[in-house]
Amino acid sequence: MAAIISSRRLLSNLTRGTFVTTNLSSFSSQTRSPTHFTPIRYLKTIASSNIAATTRIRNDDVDRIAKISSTIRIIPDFPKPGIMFHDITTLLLDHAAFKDTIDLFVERYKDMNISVVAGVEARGFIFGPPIALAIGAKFVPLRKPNRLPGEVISEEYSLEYGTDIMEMHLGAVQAGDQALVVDDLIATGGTLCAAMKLLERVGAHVVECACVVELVELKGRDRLGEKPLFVLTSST
Ligand SMILES: O=P(O)(O)OC[C@H]1O[C@H](OP(=O)(O)OP(=O)(O)O)[C@H](O)[C@@H]1O
Ligand SMILES: Nc1ncnc2[nH]cnc12
Repeated sequence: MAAIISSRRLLSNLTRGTFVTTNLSSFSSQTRSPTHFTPIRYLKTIASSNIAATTRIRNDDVDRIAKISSTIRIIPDFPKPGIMFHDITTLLLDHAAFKDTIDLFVERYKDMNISVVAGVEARGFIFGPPIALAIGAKFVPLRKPNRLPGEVISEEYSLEYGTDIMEMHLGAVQAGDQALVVDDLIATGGTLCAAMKLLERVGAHVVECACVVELVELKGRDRLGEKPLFVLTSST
C-alpha cells in the first residue's frame, strides 16, 4: 500500500529550488521567436498545499505531480512585458504527464456527484472534456463572446493582461446541476469568478474549481472567497 505523507513534508520535499533554468534544447522549435527563448524556465515541483490538505497524498501522487510540474514551461514577457507566461502545451507533449494530470483530477472528482464539467475557453477545453468523460458528467464550454450560436448569458471580467467576456449557452446547465469548473491556470481569479457567476445564475451549485497551475502571488484564490479551489501545482 502506498505510504501517506504529510502536506508539510510534501511541500518541504517539493519546494526546494522553485525554478530550474534550462537552455533551449528540445522545445526551441516550438517557440515564437528568439526573443522569447531566454530564459525558459520550468515550473519545478511545487505540489500545492491544498492537494495535500484536501486529499491524502501518496508517494505515487508526489511523483506524478513532480513530473507534471517539470513539464510546464515559463516564458517571460509573453504576451506582454512583465508577464511570466506558464505554458501548458509542453505538458501536453508528454503523454505520461498529460495522462497523470487527467487521472489526478478524475481520482478526486469521480465520487463527488458532479453532473457538469464547465471548461473555460481555450485551455479549459483541453483538460475539461477528458475529466467529464471519465467521471460521467456532461461538458459545457464557456466561450469567448460571439462564438456560441444559441441563446447565451454573458459575464464581463478582468484578466492579468486585459478584459474579456465569457458566454454560456442557456439550457446547457440546469438548476440543481453540480458543477466543476476546469481551467489550466488561475492568475487573478477573474476568469473563474466569471465562470462561477454564469453557472450560479442558472441555478447550478459550483462544487469546486480545478486548475493545473495556480499563480499564488496574484491572489486569485482570495477572489474566489469560500469557493474551493483545487490545483496540482503552484508558482510564486
Ligand atoms: O485568473 P485570471 O487572471 O482570470 O487568468 C486565468 C486565465 O487566463 C488564461 O486564459 P486567457 O484569458 O489568456 O485565454 P486563452 O486561454 O484563450 O489564451 C488562462 O487560461 C485562464 O483562463
Ligand atoms: N502568467 C500566465 N501564464 C499563463 N496564462 C495566464 N493567464 C493569466 N496569466 C497567465
